[in-house]
Amino acid sequence: MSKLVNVAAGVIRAPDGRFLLGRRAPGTFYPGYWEFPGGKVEGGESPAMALARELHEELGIIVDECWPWLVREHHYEHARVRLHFFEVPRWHGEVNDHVHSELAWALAEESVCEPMLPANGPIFKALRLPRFIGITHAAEIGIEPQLKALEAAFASGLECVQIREPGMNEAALGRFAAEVSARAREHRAIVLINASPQLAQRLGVDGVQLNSRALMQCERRPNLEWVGASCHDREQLERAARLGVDFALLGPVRETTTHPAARGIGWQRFTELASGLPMPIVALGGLGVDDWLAARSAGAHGIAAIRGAWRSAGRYPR
Ligand SMILES: Nc1nc2c([nH]c(=O)n2[C@H]2C[C@H](O)[C@@H](COP(=O)(O)OP(=O)(O)OP(=O)(O)O)O2)c(=O)[nH]1
Repeated sequence: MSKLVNVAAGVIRAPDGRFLLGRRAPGTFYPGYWEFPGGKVEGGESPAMALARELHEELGIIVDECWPWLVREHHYEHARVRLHFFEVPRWHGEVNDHVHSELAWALAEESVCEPMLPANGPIFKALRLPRFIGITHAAEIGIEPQLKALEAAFASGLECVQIREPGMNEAALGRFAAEVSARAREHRAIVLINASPQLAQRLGVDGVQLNSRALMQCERRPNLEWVGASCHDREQLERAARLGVDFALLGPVRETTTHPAARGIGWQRFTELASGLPMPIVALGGLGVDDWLAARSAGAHGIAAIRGAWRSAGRYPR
């Protein structure tokens, strides 16, 4: 069994949303490959401490704020590496690199920095996942008001919608999904449907949000661009991770009127359940845009909401 090496790596953001990549220098392991700046966790350090030290030693910058994000394992020839990815939205100092042969500020939609280290492939997709997912409730507020709310939300920067209309028959759902997709296309927003992959395929939307029952029945990742899974406990989250879904929703963080029987798990429990997983975890349940900072500090990639999504005009986090 090869030894396990813990590594901390940072997604260091510039104000325009680009993040920093470094090209591994000649004479190192995998020379010429691109990586997120960081390095090995040393004895007595937490991964966050190691990240701050490495970014100071390698790049000369000081981390002002960093959030835990994903943890991915990869087997290289020389070792099994556990990569603790952090997002670094605030830092200061001049970037003055000491270790890479080249640096680049990249966008998740571009793949200009090739080749990437093999463990890093899914990271770009995770970085493309929007920070806020609006969930429809047209059955409750009416189809026209929902479409109007959706138009306003897209115009204000909402980038992902989940159609969740358990009471609608398939014909009505087909018509509603077509209306939602037409509006989403104008804004290049992602459309997911709850909860059947076959339905997502038939309706031609971008992906599916598996509910926990569909998740437990799924033998392999459905063949759709985006696959999310709704989870309530660690067992479901681990199954979602094994299935290779792109993200999971975890909640309810707070009690909600839509699910009055479910008690809120709170942010502390959210962090315990969500930590150490290889895909982004999105917090759900009684939340709105005002919870963004609390969600990020708890290790959430973003927030999903039903009611909270449609009263957020102009302030969706990115
Ligand atoms: N920094 C970083 N390392 C990564 C990424 N992806 C990935 O697979 N790795 C792997 C490559 C290496 O096996 C390990 C990092 O080791 P390293 O040798 O660069 O660490 P270090 O800076 O502490 O170097 P050293 O002075 O101890 O030699 O993690 C990534 O995005 N960033």
